Amino acid sequence: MTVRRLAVFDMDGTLLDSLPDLAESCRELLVFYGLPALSDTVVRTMIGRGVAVLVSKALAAATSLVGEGAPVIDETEAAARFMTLYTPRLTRLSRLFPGAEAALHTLRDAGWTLAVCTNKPEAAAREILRALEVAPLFAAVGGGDSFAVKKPDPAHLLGTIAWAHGQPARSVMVGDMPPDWLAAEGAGCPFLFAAWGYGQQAPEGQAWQAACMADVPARLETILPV
Ligand SMILES: O=C(O)COP(=O)(O)O
Ligand SMILES: [Mg+2]
Repeated sequence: MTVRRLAVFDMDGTLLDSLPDLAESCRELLVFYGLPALSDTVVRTMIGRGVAVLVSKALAAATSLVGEGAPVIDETEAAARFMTLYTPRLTRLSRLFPGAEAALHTLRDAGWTLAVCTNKPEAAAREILRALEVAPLFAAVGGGDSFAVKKPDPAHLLGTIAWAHGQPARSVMVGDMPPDWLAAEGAGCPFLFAAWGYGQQAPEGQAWQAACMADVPARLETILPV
């Protein structure tokens, strides 16, 4: 049996304001390699394509500040090291965006099935939902390592929709970054841009233009029929 309607949420920058813990873990990593720190504002733009991309971009940005004589770093090892730094602090400062939890309850009470599709590792995503006491709200959690591919590949979103017993045409993807929009487009699923997150909507006429956008989580219930 398939569910009537499914709302799939991206995690970082959509449900979760994870920037403080991600940025602090980045800075701890950079200290380890003797590299200069990066501000939250810089790290914010690097979130949304998974740990490997975040670490790679942070290393590149910090290394470019050093110039000649910067250390040569194994990025695979650095990504593993980042996870050992980030895992103990998944919810030290990270919180759901204001209004997000209430919006999730409203949608669920109105008959929406809810799911998470994040490029974060699945175990970390599940632990965050558990610690913030919202795990029972979600029928499925598709992480960045749950399938062979991750967003922007639509197979990540399609796999999450299948886990939640949904159908793409009766689902909506809510996200804050181009990988979310691209996955939704490839999956044949409407996209709702979370303008409170870490992304920026492209100027008029560019490809990544959400059909629909919400400025705050509370707006979801006025856009999605409840
Ligand atoms: O970049 C990440 O690790 C996760 O990002 P997402 O939850 O926005 O997909
Ligand atoms: Mg995101």
